[in-house]
Amino acid sequence: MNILNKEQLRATDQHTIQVQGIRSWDLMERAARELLKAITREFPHGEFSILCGPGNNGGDGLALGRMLKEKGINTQVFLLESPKYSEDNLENQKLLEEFEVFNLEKLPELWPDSIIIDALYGFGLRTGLGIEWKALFEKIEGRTCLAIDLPSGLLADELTTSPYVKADIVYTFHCPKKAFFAPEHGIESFEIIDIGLEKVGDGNYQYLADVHLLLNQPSRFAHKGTLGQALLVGGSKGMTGAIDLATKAALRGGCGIVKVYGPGCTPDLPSEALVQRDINLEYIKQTPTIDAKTTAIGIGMGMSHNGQEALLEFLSVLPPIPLVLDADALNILAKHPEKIPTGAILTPHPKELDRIVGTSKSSFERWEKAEKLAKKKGIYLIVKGANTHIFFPDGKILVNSSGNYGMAKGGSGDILTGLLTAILAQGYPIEKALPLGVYLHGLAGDIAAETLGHDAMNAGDILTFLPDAWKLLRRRACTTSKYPRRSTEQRELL
Ligand SMILES: NC(=O)C1=CN([C@@H]2O[C@H](COP(=O)(O)OP(=O)(O)OC[C@H]3O[C@@H](n4cnc5c(N)ncnc54)[C@H](OP(=O)(O)O)[C@@H]3O)[C@@H](O)[C@H]2O)[C@H](O)CC1
Ligand SMILES: [K+]
Repeated sequence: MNILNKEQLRATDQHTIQVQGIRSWDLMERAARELLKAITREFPHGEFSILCGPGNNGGDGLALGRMLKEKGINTQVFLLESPKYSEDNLENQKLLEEFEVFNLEKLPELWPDSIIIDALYGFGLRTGLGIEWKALFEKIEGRTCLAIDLPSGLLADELTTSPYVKADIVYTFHCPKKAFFAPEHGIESFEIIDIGLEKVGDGNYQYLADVHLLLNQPSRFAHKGTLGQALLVGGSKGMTGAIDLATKAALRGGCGIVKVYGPGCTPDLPSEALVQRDINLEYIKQTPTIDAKTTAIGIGMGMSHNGQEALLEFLSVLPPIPLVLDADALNILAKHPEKIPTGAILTPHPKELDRIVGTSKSSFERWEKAEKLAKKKGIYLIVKGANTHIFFPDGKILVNSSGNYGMAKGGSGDILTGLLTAILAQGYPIEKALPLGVYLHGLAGDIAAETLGHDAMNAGDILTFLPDAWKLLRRRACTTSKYPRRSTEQRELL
């Protein structure tokens, strides 16, 4: 799903109007109908106070107000006094029998228990709102508030430090807006409302959807030799848990063989993994041998800085196979950025990224720097967090749509590294392997949160639910495939 900026949204709007032979008013009507469905589904017993602005966002609010009233739902509608209203806004004013006009000196008299619907401004704001808006926004703060398209005052594509509405849910049209992914803005929940806009090509900036379409279907005749060999390198004295988690994740990642290279103190790992230990007890000192069958390598989980020389030596002799670099490998490379191999996949969290590119004042600045680094070095960057971002060397950016805050626990990242390495080892092209691995990891976390709760779940639970995540994705692929390849036995099990 393309993530569009406001200019692209306007263009999509116009294109849809032209191609579908409709008026912009029809689109607004469609938007309001879909909002009505979503809001009454979520709040079947609510009464509503709608605040409408002068543009089309306000027009959406007016149309929604009319539809709520037609359904017999208690609704009050307030319209901001303005010298200029948009055409569709005016048309909707005429269709609504009753509404009150307000201004920032004479604030609306809201019912005490109603749900606020914020339809003041959408993506049409030119600049942030002034402090004169604070009194109104404070008046609705603490009440249940639903924003239409964007919380009013929030700029769609940039950092907003001026006042904006704090909404509980944002019902956003067509696609999420860039501003929703910046932790600074605190957008806790958004729902995408499909209003049937026409797609205008594939953009460079996308929200992950339909990930099951990326799945390969291994042959019925596959064997461990054809499913790929992953090699994981990491661990040091006192930090052996990370390689353990990465190994277990790789073993649930679908590849034929998982090999591990660690220091002498590497603990016992699951017996399915082939473990090789360095002659040095505490950290990796030697360069692991890579046999020709190795198809992807993951490095860094729990490595200590003592392993610096071995890492740099290792990187200089690596064959051209997919390489995932995480954790300490990233910290070591932050001091030697010239040694970052072209084509490598780096999986930093924001702090690790900052060590490579310098600190940033905002998420927007950090995203820009990540984009530049990926292009300049010809590498792939997976910047972990809520809505993990994947930056490609050609400028493409993918934003993950799965995952939750329950996953924000130590060890989560090690699992991602193991999983990605295993997926890459199977021969998935990097362009598919990265979104697939990142999405599956988040999906397993979502199932863990659903089953165990966000608070109690830990990183190991992501592993526990990885099989369910794979099955869910395979099932989605089966239902969309014309000829699902399943035996009678498999079909019975589904
Ligand atoms: N394609 C879609 O997704 C659809 C979206 N719809 C809805 O339309 C809005 C966008 O509508 P638009 O009219 O373009 O913009 P807004 O309603 O957000 O705001 C426009 C008004 O705001 C005034 N404005 C601009 N900047 C400021 C400011 N800094 N302070 C105060 N007022 C400001 C602006 O005035 P101008 O002088 O610039 O004209 C307008 O009065 C979108 O978000 C959706 O909700 C459609 O309904 C369906 C299709
Ligand atoms: K709004």
